Amino acid sequence: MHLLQRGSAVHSRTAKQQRRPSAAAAPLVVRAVAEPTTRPAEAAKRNGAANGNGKPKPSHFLNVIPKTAWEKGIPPVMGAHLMASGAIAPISTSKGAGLGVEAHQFQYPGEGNAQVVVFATPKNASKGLSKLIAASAAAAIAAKGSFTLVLSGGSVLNTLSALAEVKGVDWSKWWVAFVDERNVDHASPDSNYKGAVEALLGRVPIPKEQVLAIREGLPVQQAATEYEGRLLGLPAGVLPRDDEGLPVFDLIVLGIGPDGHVASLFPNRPELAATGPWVLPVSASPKPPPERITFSLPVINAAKEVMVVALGESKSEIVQRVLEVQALPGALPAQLVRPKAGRARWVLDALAAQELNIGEWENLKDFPRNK
Ligand SMILES: O=C(O)C(O)[C@@H](O)[C@H](O)[C@H](O)COP(=O)(O)O
Repeated sequence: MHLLQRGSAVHSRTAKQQRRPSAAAAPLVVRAVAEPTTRPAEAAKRNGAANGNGKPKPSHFLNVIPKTAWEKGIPPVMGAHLMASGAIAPISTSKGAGLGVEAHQFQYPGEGNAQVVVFATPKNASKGLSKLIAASAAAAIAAKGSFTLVLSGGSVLNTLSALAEVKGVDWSKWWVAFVDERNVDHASPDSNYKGAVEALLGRVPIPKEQVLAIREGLPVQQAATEYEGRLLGLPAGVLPRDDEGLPVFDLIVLGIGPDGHVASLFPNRPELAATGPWVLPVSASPKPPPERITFSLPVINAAKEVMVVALGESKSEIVQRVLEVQALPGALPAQLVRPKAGRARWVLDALAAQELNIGEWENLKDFPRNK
C-alpha cells in the first residue's frame, strides 16, 4: 500500500481483512480531512435496507437485472460474487425486483489493490489528482520512456486542468487516448476530445501525433475498429501487452455516472460482457449522445492504474453504493473496475465521500455487510 500526500486521507479495504476477520490490518489513514458529514443512523438504515433485512428501500436503489438480457446467465466478466466459503455465488439470488438479496460476502479479486483518497475540497482534489497523475507519469517515463494516459469525458476533464500548472513534466513522452468518446465531430460541444483540449491538451506541449482522437465522420462500428487499429499499432515500448495480449495503459482516469456507469459501459448492457475487442461501439446510449465508442472492461482492468474521480454532492449516493453496497452482477459497472495486476484509486472530495462510512470499514463484524 502507498501513502499519499498531505491534505488527503487514504483508506483501504484489503482482501486480507475481508477473508480473515480475526486479522485486522491497520488502517491507512494518513491525515484525516474534516470528518465527512455522514449521519450514521441514516446510513445504517439505508445500508440495512440495501442488504435485504426486510425494510423496503426506495426504488432508485434497486438493482434490477432483466432476465431476458442474459438468457445464459450473467457472463463471468461482469463479475461474480464470492460467498464466504470462497465459492462463486449463484447468478442472482434476488427475490423479486432487487429486494431481499441474499447475503454474500462483498469481495472481489483485486480488492487489496483499491484505495480511496478523500480531499477536503474540489480544488484540493484537482491539485491532488494532478500531482498523482504527474507522479504516475514520472514513474512510467523512468521505467519505459513513455506515459500513456487515458481520459474519459464529463466533469473529470475540468478537474484535470490543474495538471497544466504542474512543473517539471516531460510532456514530450506523454501519449493520450480516450477510454470512451462520443461519435461526434471534434468541434462538437459533446466531444470528449474537445473538452480535453480545452481543459488540458491545448495548454501543454504533448506532440499532436501522440494524442489519439476518434476519427470523425465514421459509422460507430467503424469508428471503434479504426480506433482499436491505431492502439494496436502503438509500439510495445509505449503500450506493452500483458500475458493475455491486452494493452497495459499506464493510467486510466474514469468519471462515474449517477447509474454507476464508467467509460461508456452502462449497467446491464451487452458491452459489459465483451471480452474480445479492445474498443466497442455503443448505440442507443442511455446518456446522450447516443453513439459512442468505449474500451472494454478487460482493457480497463488490464491497466497499471485506474483512478475513478468523483467530486461534489451529486456523486455521493453513487459513490456510497459502489463502495459499500453489494450490487448484483452488471448492475454497477463501476464496481467491476478492479485492475487485475494494477491499482485502483478512488479520488473523492469530502462532499462526494459524505455518505461513506469509512470508519466502519475496519469493523469486520459489520463490514462487509454480509448478513
Ligand atoms: O463521455 C462520457 O460521458 C463519459 O466518459 C462518462 O463515463 C462520464 O465520465 C460520466 O458520465 C461522468 O460524467 P460527469 O462527471 O459529467 O457526470
